[in-house]
Amino acid sequence: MNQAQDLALQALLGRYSVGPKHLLEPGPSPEELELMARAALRAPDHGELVPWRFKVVRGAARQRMAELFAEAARAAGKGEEGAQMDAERALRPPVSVAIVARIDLGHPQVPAHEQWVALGGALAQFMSAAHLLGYGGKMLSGAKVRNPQIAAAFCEPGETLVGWLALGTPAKRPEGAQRKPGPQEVLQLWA
Ligand SMILES: Cc1cc2nc3c(=O)[nH]c(=O)nc-3n(C[C@H](O)[C@H](O)[C@H](O)COP(=O)(O)O)c2cc1C
Repeated sequence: MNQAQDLALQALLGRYSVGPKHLLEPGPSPEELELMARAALRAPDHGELVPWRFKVVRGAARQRMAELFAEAARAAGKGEEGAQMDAERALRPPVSVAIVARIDLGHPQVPAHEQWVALGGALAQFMSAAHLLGYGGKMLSGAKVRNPQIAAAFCEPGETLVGWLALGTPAKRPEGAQRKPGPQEVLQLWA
């Protein structure tokens, strides 16, 4: 392995999710988001269906998303304190990216599960590119993805709102609890 390969690999192995309370300004710029989208488009994707859209929420749009989150919290029976906490979830990250799936259930060659895999791959590539650019992020969902007003605000008919990727400059070194299995456990020799 040459030095450039080693550096790239070590950087990739150091990606951990960074929650919104540890994300500061600035978030990725429009040019950086475009680079991240290019990385997402390099994910494997049977039939090149690109069964996803990523919708960037930045600037004043965060306030509109906060209002939607607060309304959804009230509709779910949360009190005013709960509504304000949910609104905060929209306002805290410098940039949020809504992840929208557009799965073609009737596709003759590419079953739905392969399209979901393509979306997951795209999301991972997008997040890895953010990490390599020096940003932290965490994918979040929750019951509000199923709130009809929120879903309609992000999705066309037939699409599914997966959640939001919170993005910003990490206030702490990205690191995570070692809860996942080691490589020997997931990489098995088949005979
Ligand atoms: C589609 C999706 C939705 C998720 N939703 C949540 C969530 O609502 N709350 C949460 O704490 N983690 C959620 N996670 C998990 C975190 O984003 C993160 O991957 C997990 O905490 C593991 O951390 P790591 O990425 O550092 O390994 C979600 C992950 C995915 C892929």
